[in-house]
Amino acid sequence: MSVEQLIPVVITGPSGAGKGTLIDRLKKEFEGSFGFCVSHTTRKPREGEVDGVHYYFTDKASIEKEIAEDKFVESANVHGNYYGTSKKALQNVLDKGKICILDIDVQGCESVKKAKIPAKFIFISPPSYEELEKRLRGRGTESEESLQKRLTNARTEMGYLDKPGFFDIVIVNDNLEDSYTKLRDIILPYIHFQKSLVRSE
Ligand SMILES: Nc1ncnc2c1ncn2[C@@H]1O[C@H](COP(=O)(O)OP(=O)(O)OP(=O)(O)O)[C@@H](O)[C@H]1O
Repeated sequence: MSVEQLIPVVITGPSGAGKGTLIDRLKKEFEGSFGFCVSHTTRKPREGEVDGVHYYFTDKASIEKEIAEDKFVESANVHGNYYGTSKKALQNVLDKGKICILDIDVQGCESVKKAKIPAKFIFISPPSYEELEKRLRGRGTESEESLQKRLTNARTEMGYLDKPGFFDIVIVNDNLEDSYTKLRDIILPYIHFQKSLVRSE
């Protein structure tokens, strides 16, 4: 596969499917190639999360104003909280000659497609709903209410798998090592392209 421009790699899938886990591994292995596009959110920081690194933590009034001003590539109200990617955050990454990973939900994918931003769309699927629930419970980050919302939303998100051509690739995250190998193989051509940019500077 030949890659000719830096485009965002969009990673989506139900909450608890393992997106964050896989992205963290990519980030560790190819540290210099990625500029992580920092999303905005109105949810409260989890322990260890740093403002401006994991998310820009903001409030409802501020983000609603900026969305209305068309300053976001995508935004969605998920589980009662806003999440969004600002155009500035995306541009910051591209300006640095880095590959940008967008960890967003399926509605976010719709927005990126609507905005006609060229991107690679990767869906991370849990092997089953039972396993998804087990992972979410095992992570221990959600209240029972938030967990139930995530499981309900997972049904809608999995429904997008029926849309022909909506995603470029679907990875069923059963065995983590196998999933990581698949994801890595998909992303390697982008990494080679990114490295060639650095060499030609
Ligand atoms: N292949 C796997 N097998 C078993 N457990 C896994 C696997 N992948 C991820 N997990 C675990 O499942 C839980 C959910 O994973 P993770 O937090 O990466 O999901 P996520 O898709 O990023 O969720 P969110 O969208 O809520 O941030 C974590 O505790 C993680 O360690």
